[in-house]
Amino acid sequence: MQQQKKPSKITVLGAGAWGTAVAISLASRHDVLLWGRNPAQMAETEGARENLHYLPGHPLPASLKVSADFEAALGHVMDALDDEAPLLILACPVAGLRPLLGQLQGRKIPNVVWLCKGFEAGTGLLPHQVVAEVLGNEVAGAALSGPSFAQEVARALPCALTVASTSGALRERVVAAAHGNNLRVYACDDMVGVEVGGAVKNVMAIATGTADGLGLGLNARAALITRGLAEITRLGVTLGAQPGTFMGLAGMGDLILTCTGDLSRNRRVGLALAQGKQLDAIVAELGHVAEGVPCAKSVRALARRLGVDMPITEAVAAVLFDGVDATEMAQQLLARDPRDELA
Ligand SMILES: NC(=O)C1=CN([C@@H]2O[C@H](COP(=O)(O)OP(=O)(O)OC[C@H]3O[C@@H](n4cnc5c(N)ncnc54)[C@H](O)[C@@H]3O)[C@@H](O)[C@H]2O)C=CC1
Ligand SMILES: O=C(CO)COP(=O)(O)O
Repeated sequence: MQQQKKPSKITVLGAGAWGTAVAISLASRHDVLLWGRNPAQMAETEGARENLHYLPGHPLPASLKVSADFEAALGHVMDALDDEAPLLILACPVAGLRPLLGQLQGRKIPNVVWLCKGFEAGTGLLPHQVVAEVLGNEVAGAALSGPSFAQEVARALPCALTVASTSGALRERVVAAAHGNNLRVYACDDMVGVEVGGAVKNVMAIATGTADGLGLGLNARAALITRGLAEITRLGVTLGAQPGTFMGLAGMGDLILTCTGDLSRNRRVGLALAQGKQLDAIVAELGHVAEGVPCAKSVRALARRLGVDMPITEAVAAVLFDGVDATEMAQQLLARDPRDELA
């Protein structure tokens, strides 16, 4: 696979922390437009040349275009449809994916790449399944995932990601466009594995944050990460993923980052739960819902339906939604019957 020399037209739809960081990173080599749905916020971002609300402290490069005009954002890539290979990057949370895709429905659009991590609430679908439901199978799609805190990518610190798509041409295209300048992009065809890894690691980060907040120690943290990986793998393989994917960047890589890195919003939810705070208060304090919260509910429902044993997810969901005390839940996890490690 070749690193691309020629700049591409790229539109990033969604101007939160991650969309802004990805746009900043790609703007050093491409013609990038960052679109956000809130006109006042985008005007503020343009005025300050910084996303003060979602990614403060990271100036936008001069070449990065900013807009709240959806037609202009699509026009940016549509103009390049015939002679270049533009990219449309969807950078909203999972909850926003279907509504955002709805705005693209029935339109001629280029290849889409999504960045969200989770299962859709209610349907229990993975992002690629939501994309297929709304856009059909004619538009090639890819999931870009892996261990990547927005704040570090915006600073151009080294980072490795995985792009997953069933289209080999799109995989090559995303690698060619994004690989470079301290960003290493690996490719694989296991969309289910990459998306399950990215989704469920957020639940494990809540668990690890809770254990750390309760002062249960580094041994407990390592145990949770390792048994969390076993749990993620069991669910993923049941859903058709390749087991090896969970040893990669979108599996173990992102799990380690999010469970141990204090930049993680999901880990911070766990730390707050350990202080006995209720979910409503935590959401108000953090200013948003970390993806692991709705994901814990979706994964618990899915695991029960499929008969997959996911005790850590059950524990996180019980603390989040059933009012169970975090200390009591940790004791219940430890009191489980012994089992074979690889079962
Ligand atoms: N922040 C990070 O370091 C990383 C985040 N991610 C994932 O990327 C996704 C987005 O995360 P963040 O940008 O951090 O979230 P954020 O909370 O910082 O921003 C979310 C943005 O999406 C927009 N949005 C929501 N619904 C929308 C809709 N229907 N149409 C258009 N825009 C919509 C919001 O207005 C907001 O600008 C999540 O799934 C997250 O797990 C992945 C890797 C790193
Ligand atoms: O997905 C992420 C890093 O890869 C970001 O994690 P948080 O949403 O927990 O901050």
